[in-house]
Amino acid sequence: MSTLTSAPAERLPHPLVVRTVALDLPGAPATPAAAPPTDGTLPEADPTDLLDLLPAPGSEAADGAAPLAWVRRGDGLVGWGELLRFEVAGAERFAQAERAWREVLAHAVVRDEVQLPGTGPVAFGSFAFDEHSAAGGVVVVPRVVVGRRGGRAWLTTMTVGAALGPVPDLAELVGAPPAPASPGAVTYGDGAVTADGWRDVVAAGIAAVRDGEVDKVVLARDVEARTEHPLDVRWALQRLAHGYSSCWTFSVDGMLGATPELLVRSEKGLVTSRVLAGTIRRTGDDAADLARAAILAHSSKDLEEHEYAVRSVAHALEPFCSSTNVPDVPFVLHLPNVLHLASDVTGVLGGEAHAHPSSLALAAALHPTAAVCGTPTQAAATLIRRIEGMDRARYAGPVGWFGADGDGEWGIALRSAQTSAADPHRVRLFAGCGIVAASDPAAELAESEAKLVPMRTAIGSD
Ligand SMILES: C=C(O[C@@H]1C=C(C(=O)O)C=C[C@H]1O)C(=O)O
Repeated sequence: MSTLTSAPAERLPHPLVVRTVALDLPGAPATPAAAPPTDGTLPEADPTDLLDLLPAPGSEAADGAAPLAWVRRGDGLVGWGELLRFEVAGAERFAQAERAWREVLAHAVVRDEVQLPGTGPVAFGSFAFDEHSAAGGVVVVPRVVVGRRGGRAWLTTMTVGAALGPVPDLAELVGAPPAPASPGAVTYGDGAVTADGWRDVVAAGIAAVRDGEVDKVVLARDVEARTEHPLDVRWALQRLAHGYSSCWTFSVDGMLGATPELLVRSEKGLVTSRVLAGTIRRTGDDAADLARAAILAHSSKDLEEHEYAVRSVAHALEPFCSSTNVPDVPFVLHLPNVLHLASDVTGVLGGEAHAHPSSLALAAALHPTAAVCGTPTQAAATLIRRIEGMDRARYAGPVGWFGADGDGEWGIALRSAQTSAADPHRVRLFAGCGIVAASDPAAELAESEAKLVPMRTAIGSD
């Protein structure tokens, strides 16, 4: 592993050598000829097929680094082994990350036999919410990536060398990783602010809205978990992918979770963002939940919160797009723990393809959205720093991957937790809520508890 903070390519002894070959995974035939079933449906992949390939912590393949993952409904990418690592910081963290990746790519030797989004060179990244946070950001270039998309799968190996090596072989690279062991009993303690204290934080947020300092502010809290046995991140990822199949299950540098919110996907000039804001807890009773979905869809408080979030995304995308499409009304996204108001905003990038901004540049322009910061952005960010009482670190920051052409997918690191490199028993869980004038501190605390459920369940044993 090399840790570089600037001018990476100049310091690389040899170019990055990248090789992608087709793979035969369950439900993912290697040859496209065998792929399309007659009824037009794609073969079902188990949501954890890719995750099952991740090497165990402590194994040689894991290389001492946290697993890398970006998976939804069985498609996506997993990666392991840390070939290159770039640490970035401050307001320029996204630009620094992009520069580092471009410098590596400028000297790359690539043989890509599959040619799909996510094949060829791929880097994963995770970035702090706040430019002042010591958590900064990281870009990791793995040694091995396995991807799956719509019935096709591939294997990419990345090395730093002088020439293309032999055709990579998955069996040799993966072996048979042992299933992750349970983390055992989990005990919880307060995070930076106690639950009671957080009600006061929310009350201060509501007062600031009523005073006209902001229209909306998103306030978050953390809780500290201690696992009996060291947490094997693969354990949590498998449970998240099974339980939250409509979310993007991610893991980069110890930041893991299952986010329902896609900050931006950029693919061949088409940009998509899934905006969420406006939440109601589920009861566990389907009929009652349907009634709650109808209440949510008509709640003026939630529609107002949602409108701020959608407008902030559409506004941030407009300078890059020749056209954008903003749905008139949100749909209700049903997750196992909560219901959200959701809107998929799309856009077509303007200008020549070679001049398109990368997906990370788009993520940088979109971050922080009103869904995780508030409106107006600067006033909300200042208010968060003043009253929230914790460093969000990489929670609510962009997390995802990008490829050689800059296309990629970046989620907002929600329903998430940060593991500790120093103490494998320690996990910090996060959740936050949008606050408007009509918010109620006790209801927001309950909503934050509902949003902690995915990660609590993921690191639990039953
Ligand atoms: C901030 C979080 O969620 C955000 C806030 C929401 C809300 O307040 O309704 C909904 C989805 C997210 O945009 C979180 O999950 O931590």
